[in-house]
Amino acid sequence: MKSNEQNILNVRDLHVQVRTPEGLSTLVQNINFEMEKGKILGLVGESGSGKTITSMSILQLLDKKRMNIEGSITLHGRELNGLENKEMRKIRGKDIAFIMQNPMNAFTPVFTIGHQFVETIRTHSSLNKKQAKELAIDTMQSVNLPNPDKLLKSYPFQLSGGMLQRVMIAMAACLNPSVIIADEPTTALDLHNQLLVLRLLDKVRSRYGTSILLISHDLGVISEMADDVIVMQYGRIVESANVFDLFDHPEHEYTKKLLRTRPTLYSQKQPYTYML
Ligand SMILES: Nc1ncnc2c1ncn2[C@@H]1O[C@H](COP(=O)(O)OP(=O)(O)OP(=O)(O)O)[C@@H](O)[C@H]1O
Repeated sequence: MKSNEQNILNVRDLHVQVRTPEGLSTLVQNINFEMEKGKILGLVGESGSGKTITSMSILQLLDKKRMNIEGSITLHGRELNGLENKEMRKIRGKDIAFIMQNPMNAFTPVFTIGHQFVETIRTHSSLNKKQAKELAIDTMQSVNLPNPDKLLKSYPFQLSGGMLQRVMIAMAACLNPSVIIADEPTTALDLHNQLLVLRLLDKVRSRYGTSILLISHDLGVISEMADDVIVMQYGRIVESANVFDLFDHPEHEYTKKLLRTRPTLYSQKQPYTYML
């Protein structure tokens, strides 16, 4: 992957270890990559390969009492590794947004979507309630969410998982973060909702120029969405390449194995592709 001034986020020599009664155990090592403006970087690898540890390192959400996080993680040139919690809280949600697998966990059941949307905006901006609500509605409209007014009045349990995930993405996008980390954002959804969520992420990328780190074990999703891909195995990056090169000419044995054993999306009776 090339390095240029479009790089928004740089990860250099990331090495994470956890303290165990037997001593230090390495979870990820020699992790190097960069995220470019308006590009989607796919992160693939089987369970336990270190994808979540890598993204939690970027967000500085690992338990520092139990873990050593070495290396450099810079956002627009600013070092994040070791930044005080207070500073990191300002960055999370505003400059780096996080979208998790199960959107239900991201919302509090007792408050309306609107309340939570507006409070999120107000935490990271100086907007008043009315302005925050307007921004929420504008963002929902700009990413084609239907009936924003009605959505804002709903409680989380009144919306489907797919719709909640789309609201979550609108919430993430509304403060125009430089980076969105989406950890398996479609895994819990049916095919129809997967498609809507992926379309929305792509829209956010193109409309706001957001860099997206898309973590997925689904190579169908990665092949449709990502510009570049990194493949992890046993806590290391074993291959990184442009998406076309990776799928057409995989070099590492593990990548070849992943491609051979990928789910048979394309062999279903009605070939399904994520047409964005
Ligand atoms: N809080 C933790 N404490 C100790 N070890 C951990 C912790 N979280 C993850 N690990 C270990 O770190 C390694 C990498 O895990 P990680 O969750 O990053 O994998 P992953 O690729 O995200 O897997 P999955 O796709 O299942 O989420 C694994 O060996 C895992 O057991």
